[in-house]
Amino acid sequence: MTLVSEIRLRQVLDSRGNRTVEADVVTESGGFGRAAAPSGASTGEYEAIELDPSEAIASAREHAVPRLEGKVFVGDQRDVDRTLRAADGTDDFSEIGANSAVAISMAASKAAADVTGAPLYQHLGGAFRGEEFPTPLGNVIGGGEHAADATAIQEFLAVPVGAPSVQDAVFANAAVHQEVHDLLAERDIAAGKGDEGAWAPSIEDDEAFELMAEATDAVADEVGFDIKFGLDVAGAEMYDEDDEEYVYRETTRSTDEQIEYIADLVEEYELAYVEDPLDEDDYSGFAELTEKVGDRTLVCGDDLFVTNVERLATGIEQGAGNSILVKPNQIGTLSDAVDAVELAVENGYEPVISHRSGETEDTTIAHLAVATGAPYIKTGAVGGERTAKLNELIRIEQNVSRL
Ligand SMILES: C=C(OP(=O)(O)O)C(=O)O
Ligand SMILES: [Mg+2]
Repeated sequence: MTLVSEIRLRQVLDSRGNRTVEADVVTESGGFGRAAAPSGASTGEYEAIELDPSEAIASAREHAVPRLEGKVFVGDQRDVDRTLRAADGTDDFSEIGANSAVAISMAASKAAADVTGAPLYQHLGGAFRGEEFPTPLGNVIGGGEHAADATAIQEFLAVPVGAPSVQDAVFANAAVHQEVHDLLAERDIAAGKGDEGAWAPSIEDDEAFELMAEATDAVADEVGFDIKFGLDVAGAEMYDEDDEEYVYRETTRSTDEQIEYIADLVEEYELAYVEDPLDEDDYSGFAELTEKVGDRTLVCGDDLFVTNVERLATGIEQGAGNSILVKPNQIGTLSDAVDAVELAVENGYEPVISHRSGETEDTTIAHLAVATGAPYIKTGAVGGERTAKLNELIRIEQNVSRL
């Protein structure tokens, strides 16, 4: 057992060019781990609190670092994370910031893996982990809060359900991204990229559905396995609470109409995945939609559950959704994120480990997905901060399979 000997915190840049918190954890035996906090744009109302990075660092230095250095064993992740919570003293990390907390939590896990010489997924998941790999959900067209004047639905995601390996799946998603580019060019539609590297054309969602269907079919024919697609509607971002309606580019929908609309889309396009189809407070709307289409598709709660076991427990009770998005920075520590995965799995909910729209080159979530045996990971399709995770998954797969 080796103690945390030093924690260094600094500000670095994320993929949007915003400052974020990076942590180095050093151990008495010379182990080293480094991790950086990601950051959301379409953040849920019930997420743990991200502070301005300089405030988060100052507060963590004052409250958390003295409780960890020389006092906590780095390999005891639960104790590291409990200590972060105790140092913070609030329910939502509003004292030291979820950005400081998650950076330290993840960096400690890497330092512990370094000490043992085990890969991070094995340190987190146990010696017998590493047999199962997640299917990557690849964001190829998007808008919402991630790009101005693009689709109303935030993300159109390729889902390579038939891929024989992670590597094939990652390459397939990149090929769908490229195919969408070619289809847009054929139609003379200009498109820049959104925050996660997805194409962000100024088109109606209807057209994006057509493009996704065509692109996934074309690439599926090429690669010889099934590729479906799915959505992150980010319903909370389009819900107008005063008028109680969902606001699209050209139209609005009541909650009943929204449920009907999404259910019809699941039928028409055989969607494999629908995230946040409804507002973050609408457990009953989620339950109604899950009742309708939950046997055919994943109905995933992101802003609804915010990686929080209490909110997930409420959802389980009501039959809201059948899947949960797991973002460590939404809740603040790796222990909390793993608790959410475990509660989900015990209750038949499929966990999807996820990046944020603001990311760094950190690869912790790739290891977390393998460590927990999560069936899915959402971490983009292209772009350096996205491929950092995707390429890490390919490396893990190669290591494990001795390819
Ligand atoms: C990754 C997402 O975006 P953000 O990080 O902006 O919340 C999401 O909504 O699932
Ligand atoms: Mg989401």
